[in-house]
Amino acid sequence: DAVTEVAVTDVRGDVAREVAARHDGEAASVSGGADNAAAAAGADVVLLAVKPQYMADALASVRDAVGPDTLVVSIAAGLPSTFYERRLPAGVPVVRVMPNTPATIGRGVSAVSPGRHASPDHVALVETLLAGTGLVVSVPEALQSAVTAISGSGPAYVFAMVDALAEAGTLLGLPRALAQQLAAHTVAGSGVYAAESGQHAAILREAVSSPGGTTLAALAELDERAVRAAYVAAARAAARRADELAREADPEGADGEGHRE
Ligand SMILES: NC(=O)C1=CN([C@@H]2O[C@H](COP(=O)(O)OP(=O)(O)OC[C@H]3O[C@@H](n4cnc5c(N)ncnc54)[C@H](O)[C@@H]3O)[C@@H](O)[C@H]2O)C=CC1
Ligand SMILES: O=C(O)[C@@H]1CCC=N1
Repeated sequence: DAVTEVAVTDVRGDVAREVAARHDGEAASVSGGADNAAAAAGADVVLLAVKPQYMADALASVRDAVGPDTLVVSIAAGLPSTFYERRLPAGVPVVRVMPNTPATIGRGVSAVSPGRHASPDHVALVETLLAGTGLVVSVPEALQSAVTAISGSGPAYVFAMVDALAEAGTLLGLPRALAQQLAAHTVAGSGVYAAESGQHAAILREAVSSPGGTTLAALAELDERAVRAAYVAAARAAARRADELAREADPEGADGEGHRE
């Protein structure tokens, strides 16, 4: 069934009203305000998008407005589905999602994991709701911290790369705007090529690398600076941080969900 009504809330009611005004009438009627309980009462789906540190407060505010017929979806990093299940009435289905910001232009990646009361139909409903945001994959919940480290936080690594390449181009004498355009479009085109060609990234890299040419000269510098190892370390740090967020939000919980090495 199509979504006909969306209620957006934020403790800063003006922020929610501004978001609602921007989207009202696009595909559904959208209202904004600060009253979480009023928005959740009677809703089929409650989507939680506050930081992990504030999730216990947000759950307390909707607890009396939801029941086993309400599907609760959260995009918070780190927090296991048991965190929600223990704070909501018995039997409330919970689905975790890790999206990323290219969803804004329909090119995101979202990974979906059901909690213990969520059925395949609940997962299918979430997949339908997310379909317009890009690729949607299903993963066991234990992989969510790893997913967060790659696709959740990943856009920031890529934006940092675009920024660095644009700065390098400017240093080499390109006009700044042209350097930014070349960097962003190179990353965008290469990303789509890697995603859609069906070829391993190592093969695509090799095809750019003429023997004795410019690319191998550049890649040797990246290897010299251990850039590949730095990406591995960065992803590990993000996954560890996701697990830490869960512990910080719930010091007594010790649910044992999430990433393991
Ligand atoms: N930013 C990103 O790329 C991604 C973020 N996430 C997750 O999304 C969540 C939000 O992240 P951001 O948008 O970066 O944070 P943010 O701080 O920009 O937005 C969170 C909003 O929640 C509001 N808020 C706080 N407590 C509230 C409450 N009790 N009731 C109603 N509203 C409340 C705040 O006023 C704020 O506007 C986090 O859990 C994060 O882990 C997940 C994937 C990607
Ligand atoms: O930085 C964060 O904690 C959130 C989760 C994934 C992307 N942003």
